[in-house]
Amino acid sequence: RTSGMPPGPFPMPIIGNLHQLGKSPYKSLKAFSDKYGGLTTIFLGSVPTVLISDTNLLREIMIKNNDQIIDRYISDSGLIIGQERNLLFSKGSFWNKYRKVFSQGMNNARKYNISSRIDQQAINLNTYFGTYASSGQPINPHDYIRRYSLNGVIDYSFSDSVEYDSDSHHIVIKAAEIMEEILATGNPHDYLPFLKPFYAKKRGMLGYAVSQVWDYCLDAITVHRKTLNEEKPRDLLDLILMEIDKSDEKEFFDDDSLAKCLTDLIVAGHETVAITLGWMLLFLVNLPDVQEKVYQELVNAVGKGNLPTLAHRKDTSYLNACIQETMRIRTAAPLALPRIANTDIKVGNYVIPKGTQVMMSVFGLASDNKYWDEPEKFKPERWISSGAEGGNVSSEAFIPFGVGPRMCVGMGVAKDELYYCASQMFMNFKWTSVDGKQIDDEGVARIALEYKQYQVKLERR
Ligand code: HEM
Repeated sequence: RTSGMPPGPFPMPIIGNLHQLGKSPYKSLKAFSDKYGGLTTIFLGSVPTVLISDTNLLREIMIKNNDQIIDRYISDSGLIIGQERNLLFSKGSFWNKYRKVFSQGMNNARKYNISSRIDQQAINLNTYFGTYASSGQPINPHDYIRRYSLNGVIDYSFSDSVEYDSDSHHIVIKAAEIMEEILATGNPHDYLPFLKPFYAKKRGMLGYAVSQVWDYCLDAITVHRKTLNEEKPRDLLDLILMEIDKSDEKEFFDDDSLAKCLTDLIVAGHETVAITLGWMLLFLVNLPDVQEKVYQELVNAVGKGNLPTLAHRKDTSYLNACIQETMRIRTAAPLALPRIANTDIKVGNYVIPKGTQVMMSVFGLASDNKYWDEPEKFKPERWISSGAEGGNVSSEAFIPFGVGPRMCVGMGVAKDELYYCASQMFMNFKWTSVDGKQIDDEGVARIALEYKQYQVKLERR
């Protein structure tokens, strides 16, 4: 430990504190923060890591001085996924230039109403749920919700989608499953580099799966270039190609790197949205009164027989609150994505030395009773303003999408996907448990806290 670093548990040689993380790393990390404070040093193998779990420190380090901490810490798995030429795991001017065209593309997507593609995917999912409602059969919603979130991303980005009832082995589905499985089960070689040779097969599989998605994205780039009509952009890729085309630094961009950045949308946008929707359904089945209130609010705002749209969001503060509360209580990215200190960072009496991995304790902040009353309870009311307007409120301790200029670039897309899907699901159907009992809400710790798969019944409203 370099002198001046924040306090933390005593590390063992070689493994550091890895042995203390147990089955639920982010819960163990929260326990460390509870003991050592808002800045805690831990050693993940040989990697010194500082964990931030206090809102003031978060603001000071990640927002006020964000240029010191804007780069990603890139692990071995991160390197395999992006080869430092994607958005998720790149640094410096490469990241800056690609991030700009993606952000601009996503802003313009609003102007061209590209998110109507997501709306259509939510309609498709609900049509599919409708066949179950008519048959009276129970359903395990997991695969359908995942298909929706994949379709949401690939339709919005490339005008592509996969049928619900086809078992077509879309290359992206298989590759995304392999990537998510490998990333979710943890990779000790990320923190203990000498273990790499023992994980050669797993690393090879990850590399192969990612390269399949790169190829898929490269094909999409080729086809889009040939068919692009600037008057009528069809999707995000069209808008990104237009941004690159008008950039002063056009020569900087190449199709290979662009394909890697587009791959991120699938890697980062598929599982996160699906997990959030799966948890939300579970909590609302367990809390029928909350579900009923969501339904009544939707009927009042939208009118029975009409389709909810994003324009209704302002009139459905209780539904918005349920979405927020799901992201708080079962956050899809409990430690966000690690950053690296690119200079020595002084915070109070402590120093975070250059090269240190820095993590935001998204889960720790979201479950700290310093910030929340009964944090372990699902309480949508905490997100509703007590003022006459009754709109939604926010909290500095709620950072599911990270913070600062490096925060989730897909936040707007994710929020649209969640709203389209949740509003239709709860307006169209009443969801109940199969045996009248509560569904287990404990979850299984993987890269995020995932729900154990469950069955539900649904009837048409
Ligand atoms: C509930 C859904 C989601 C959650 C909770 C989530 C969370 C996050 C978090 C915590 C980060 C790291 C932010 C930071 O370092 O401050 C991130 C980065 C990122 N997310 Fe998301 N995300 C979600 C959905 C999506 C979607 C739908 C997309 C794509 C359409 C997406 C694309 C990305 C990308 C590309 C990055 C890397 C950004 C960069 O390094 O510049 N995410 N996300």
